[in-house]
Amino acid sequence: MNTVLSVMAIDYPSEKLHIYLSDDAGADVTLLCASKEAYSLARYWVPFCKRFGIAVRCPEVFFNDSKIDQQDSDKEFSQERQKIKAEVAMQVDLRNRVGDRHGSRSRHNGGCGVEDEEEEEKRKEKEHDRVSTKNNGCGIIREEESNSTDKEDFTIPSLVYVLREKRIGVQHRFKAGALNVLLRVSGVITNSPYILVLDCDMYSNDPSSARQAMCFHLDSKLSPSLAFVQFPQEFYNISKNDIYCAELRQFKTFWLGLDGLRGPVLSGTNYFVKRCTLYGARPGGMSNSEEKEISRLKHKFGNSDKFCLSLVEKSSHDFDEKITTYVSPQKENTLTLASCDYENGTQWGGQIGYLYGSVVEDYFTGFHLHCRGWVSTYCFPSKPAFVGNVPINFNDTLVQKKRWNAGFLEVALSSHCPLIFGISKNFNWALQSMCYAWLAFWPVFSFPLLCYGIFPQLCFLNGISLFPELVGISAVNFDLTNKTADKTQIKRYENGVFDFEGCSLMLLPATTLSLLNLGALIGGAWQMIKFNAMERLFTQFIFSCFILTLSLPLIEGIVFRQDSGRVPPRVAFWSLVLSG
Ligand SMILES: O=c1ccn([C@@H]2O[C@H](COP(=O)(O)OP(=O)(O)O[C@H]3O[C@H](CO)[C@@H](O)[C@H](O)[C@H]3O)[C@@H](O)[C@H]2O)c(=O)[nH]1
Ligand SMILES: [Mn+2]
Repeated sequence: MNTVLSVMAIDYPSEKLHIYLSDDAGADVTLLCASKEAYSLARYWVPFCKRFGIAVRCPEVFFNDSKIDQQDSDKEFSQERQKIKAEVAMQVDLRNRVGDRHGSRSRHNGGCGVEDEEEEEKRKEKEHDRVSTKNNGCGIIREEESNSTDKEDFTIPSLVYVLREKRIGVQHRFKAGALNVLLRVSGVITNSPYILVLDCDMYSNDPSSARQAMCFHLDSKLSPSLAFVQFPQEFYNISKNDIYCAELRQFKTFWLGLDGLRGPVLSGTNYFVKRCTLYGARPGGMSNSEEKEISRLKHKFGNSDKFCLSLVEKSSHDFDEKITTYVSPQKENTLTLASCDYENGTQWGGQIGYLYGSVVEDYFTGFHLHCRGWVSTYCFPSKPAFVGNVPINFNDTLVQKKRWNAGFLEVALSSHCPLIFGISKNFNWALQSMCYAWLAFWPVFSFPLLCYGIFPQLCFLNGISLFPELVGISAVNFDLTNKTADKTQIKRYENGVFDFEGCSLMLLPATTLSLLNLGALIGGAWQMIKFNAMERLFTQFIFSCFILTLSLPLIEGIVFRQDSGRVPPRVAFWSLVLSG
């Protein structure tokens, strides 16, 4: 809700702004109803923000800001504020009730026995394969008639709820699949030339972001070759100690460097992309497709007349005109466009739209855009344009990092490896390929790190002197990261206490290495004293102590803790066996 409301309230002409909300095989109760509720709230929220020039247009953030509470000077303002606050409270209450019903099954009740985990796995599988049989397609929620009772006439943008079909046994291609459905459905309804992609765990923090992005997109020099404007990912819930290293620091370093070459990597969310670039267009044009013949287009883009027409028609800004044209066939049409079978035999995911070759669809698709000659640009304003939340327990962190690494490897080991694909003689181009390759091969760094985590310890334990020494412990599906957190979880995170609840065997390498190090440290130190080998082994002793400090939270989680956030006993057992 916060995501939707915050973008509905951005500063952009509302007749040119259309919000599409994607729901993977969702349940009508949770999402269509929720979006209707969100829309009715937007009727108050959007005019309120615009009238009073509210700086942060995410309701939750606005109402939790205690500073605003104190400066209630304007009577009209505070009255309006109270009115909306009550509405929001009602919504939150509703959401919690729906959330409780869904969430109560998904939480562990303390211990993490094998049975619990199996159940959880089964539940996840089920959830993953949630089937939508009939209701795919979309629902458009918009102002029936512009009932402008307001003097200032703050119309609200339309909200389109898109439900894509999922069927057991049919590949749904995760986020890339969802985005492709959105591209098609929005293509036949509004067909706007620029698209902002925003994850459901992000919200718009600066209402001027669209205008900022459009400064680049409309720049006559840059525009013909510009595919997308990327904003960084910034987060509101990072704790002081950031124990899971969740702040994506590369947005402050690497991305800035890339901006000096041919632009940053497409980063999944917070970017404004030119629609035609995703349809396989090459730099220079603005039309959606150079091909004009519908039959040929159908071969590439699938069997929808309406959609293929949207490729040759000039992009329209006029929503109302479109909606009257498409109002009756639209339902049927979007139903096909959002169905599982639509992409069969087409080029979606291969040459067109978001590409399916990797679970880091953003990186992979962006790479292809750059290879096709497009550039991107980075926009890093001091006021964060979009803010989101990070995983706040160990398991979610591992799940996310595993997915990214698996996705990068998928690209590195494919024929699209950046070291061979799209290489050019242009110097900047070659440098950028190297950057893409650096990311693609990032997972490989874990091997030397594993060696550093094992061999010095074993040598120390056996009294073998080793030099030079270095330090380090490292820690394919699109497994979603958790979007809800319970109070204990939040408390642990804020206090800097690691939360291992729900961790699978994925934690084994880290726990095993910590135990190995601990064992080696005790054994090695005993030998050092016994054989008086202080001088020879002292550096290794220090090294081992250093590793112990790094792995203290893990050791604590295995040995000392009894709460539900400790390392699951099953993982602890196996790491003990393995390190032994
Ligand atoms: O089958 C799927 C899977 C994911 N999503 C959406 O994808 C987004 C990102 O998912 P999330 O669980 O939040 O994953 P993160 O690890 O936080 O995502 C990061 O990594 C992804 C690539 O792996 C990028 O696409 C994201 O933008 C980036 O924030 C969310 O809005 C999801 O609703 C779908 O719509 N359908
Ligand atoms: Mn996320």
